[in-house]
Amino acid sequence: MTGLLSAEAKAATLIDALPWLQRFHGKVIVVKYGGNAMISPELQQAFAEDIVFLRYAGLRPVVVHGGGPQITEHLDRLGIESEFRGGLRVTTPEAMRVVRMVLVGQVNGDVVNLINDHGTFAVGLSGEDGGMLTAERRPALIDGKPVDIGQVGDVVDVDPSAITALLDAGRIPVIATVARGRDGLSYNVNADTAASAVAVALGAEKLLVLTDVAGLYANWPDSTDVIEAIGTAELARLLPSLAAGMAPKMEACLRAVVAGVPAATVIDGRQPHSLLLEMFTTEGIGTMVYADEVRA
Ligand SMILES: Nc1ncnc2c1ncn2[C@@H]1O[C@H](COP(=O)(O)OP(=O)(O)O)[C@@H](O)[C@H]1O
Ligand SMILES: CC(=O)N[C@@H](CCC(=O)OP(=O)(O)O)C(=O)O
Repeated sequence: MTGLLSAEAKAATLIDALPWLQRFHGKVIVVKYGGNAMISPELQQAFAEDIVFLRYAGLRPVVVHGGGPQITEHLDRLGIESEFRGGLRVTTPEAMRVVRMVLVGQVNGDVVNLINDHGTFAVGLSGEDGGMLTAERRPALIDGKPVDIGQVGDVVDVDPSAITALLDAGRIPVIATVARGRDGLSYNVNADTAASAVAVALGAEKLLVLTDVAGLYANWPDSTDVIEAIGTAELARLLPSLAAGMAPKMEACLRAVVAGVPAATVIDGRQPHSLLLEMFTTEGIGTMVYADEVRA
């Protein structure tokens, strides 16, 4: 379509980005790349282009990736059934080995290569590297009651020094969300939860969550009404009623904003270049979570 734009319209599109380029220059942007957003080679290319674009535009992008569908596919092949409770995978010690193999051994390398095809900035890390992510066993909340779901962790500490060293060296850190517990076990951390903790620890300017829906639907499963923006108080009220998938995602956005990240936005990874549109256009897309006092 760009080919159809006049020279004037092309210049206007570029110049519209100027205030955003000024505002975000040198700022850390944490991008959560969900397994469900990695759906086609074209979309994967567009994602990698956007990330490298951010880097060349003077921002400091950090990628935290998921890989839920890829883990499920691998477990299926091994004849291990996947069960989710409250949006979190029930993780036996056997499943944990597969989670680590797929997230660290497969998806992380794939995302690194994807980005490096456009500029060799990406360096892969696991949350276990350099003591980056420390986790504690996290039960799922089912009807308000805690239920043990195995080696699933919540992040209780982030040591961002490995990430900042890479950023200072001009690199793009790409993080797989396996964490280490103080009990010496490895933990499976939901990637939204991990991205949120990383964004807080880095003092990020924005948390962007790429998924496979247009944002938070007001009347799920009806998909006509996407909530454009929601304050922390309203989101906290809504959270217990949210369905699996969206529950950990919106909880992660809420936590990030409450802890001082100025905005967290869930965007549609099925739309090519949704990342650039969200970052550099006035309209924005998806669902943005903001701090009530900021909006006021
Ligand atoms: N209110 C809602 N609005 C949008 N999607 C919802 C909602 N409630 C549940 N969902 C589900 O959450 C899914 C996104 O979560 P998930 O599958 O974990 O994605 P990802 O792999 O990107 O983390 C959507 O595809 C949708 O099926
Ligand atoms: C505890 C838990 O559920 N962990 C997730 C980790 C991967 C993930 O979050 O991937 P997406 O972002 O693609 O959903 C899982 O095992 O599927």
